[in-house]
Amino acid sequence: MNSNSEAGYQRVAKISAHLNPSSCSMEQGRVLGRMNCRSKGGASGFKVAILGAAGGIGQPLAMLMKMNPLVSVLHLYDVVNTPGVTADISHMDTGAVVRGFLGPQQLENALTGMNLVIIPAGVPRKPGMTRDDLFNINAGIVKTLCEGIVRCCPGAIVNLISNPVNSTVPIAAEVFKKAGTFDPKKLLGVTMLDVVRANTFVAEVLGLDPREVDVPVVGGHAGVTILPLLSQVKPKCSFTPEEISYLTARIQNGGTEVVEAKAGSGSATLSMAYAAVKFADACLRGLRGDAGIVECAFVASQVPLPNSHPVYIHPSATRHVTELPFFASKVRLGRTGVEEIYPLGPLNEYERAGLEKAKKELAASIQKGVSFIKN
Ligand SMILES: NC(=O)c1ccc[n+]([C@@H]2O[C@H](COP(=O)([O-])OP(=O)(O)OC[C@H]3O[C@@H](n4cnc5c(N)ncnc54)[C@H](O)[C@@H]3O)[C@@H](O)[C@H]2O)c1
Ligand SMILES: O=C(O)C[C@H](O)C(=O)O
Repeated sequence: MNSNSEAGYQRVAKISAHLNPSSCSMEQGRVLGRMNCRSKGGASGFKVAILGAAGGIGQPLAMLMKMNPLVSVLHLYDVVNTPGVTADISHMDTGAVVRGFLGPQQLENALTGMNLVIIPAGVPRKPGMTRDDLFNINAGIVKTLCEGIVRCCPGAIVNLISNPVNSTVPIAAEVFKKAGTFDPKKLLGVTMLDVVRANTFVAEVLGLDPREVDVPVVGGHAGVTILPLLSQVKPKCSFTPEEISYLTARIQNGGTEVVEAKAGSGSATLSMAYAAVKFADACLRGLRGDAGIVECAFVASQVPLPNSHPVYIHPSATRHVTELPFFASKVRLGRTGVEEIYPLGPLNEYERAGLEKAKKELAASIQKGVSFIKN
């Protein structure tokens, strides 16, 4: 290396160290720092944190969010391996500035000032387990992370991926209620993977391009609580009774299909990262003020709600989507988060029976989450 290129190398190395606090220890002793760099980055756009960023979902999710032009700052937090993931992703020549945060002592720095927090932290299933079997470990993880959100970015939109979603969302809500920061418009359980799967499987049966298909999936995110509304598929179409039972079972068991295929090495990560980014992008476009953004999500769907931000229910809806305090529905996303929750629409007999089963299991999962914080 000649002296010119050596000087150039030192300049770049030191710039890199200062732009990324978590990598400073690797870079100490070099001449020029990132502090001296002319570009400070993150000028416009949204600030997004991923908690659990070094995991199976977290890594591809971080990569895809780094590619999202709406993101100006991307914070990657985990209890392991964030320096490596951050260094790697930060070299992508896209706009977002990436910073890594490692361990609980850096959680507050990871969260401060964020507009959107995406949480895929927690353990995944192995074959033979239900999502509820993850409760004992993941409930505590979600509680701790949400307490951090209360302290550092109580106004952020939260996209909660960690399972069991039917219980972790009520846990998050209780943590926020306890702190007086709960805004039901801003807490969204991510059920997008159910919609992504439903679009794919329905398209396969109909011989269509999945990008042309839109299947509403309501209820929750576990087994029978996953309720595809095949009578409302767009484009308008009809199914035989055999197709309906095949599709319903495959959509409800999509997660288990992947868990079994992975044979002990985890659950869906790549399709989940894709779904999470699709959903996060919709939330960011809503925050930006784009009109007509409608997606399915597991949200608090009862009014009136504490504090001053009642969720607006579509005028043609009954007052509650169901009698349950949380339910996955089609929601319209806007500048304040969930700005409208759509009613279920007309259900056929098969779907009405599915809804009754879903509600029974959902009620117990929601109560389990609420009790975890209250008791
Ligand atoms: N909502 C959905 O549709 C959906 C889909 C797939 C997976 N999941 C769930 O997402 C979760 C993550 O799955 P995965 O495959 O990425 O698991 P993983 O084990 O590969 O990654 C989880 C990551 O979380 C981190 N983590 C653990 N405790 C943490 C803490 N206290 N703070 C921050 N990070 C912490 C781990 O270090 C790890 O890097 C699981 O609970 C899984 O069931 C949900
Ligand atoms: O099935 C799982 O455990 C992970 C996730 O909820 C999924 O639907 O793929």
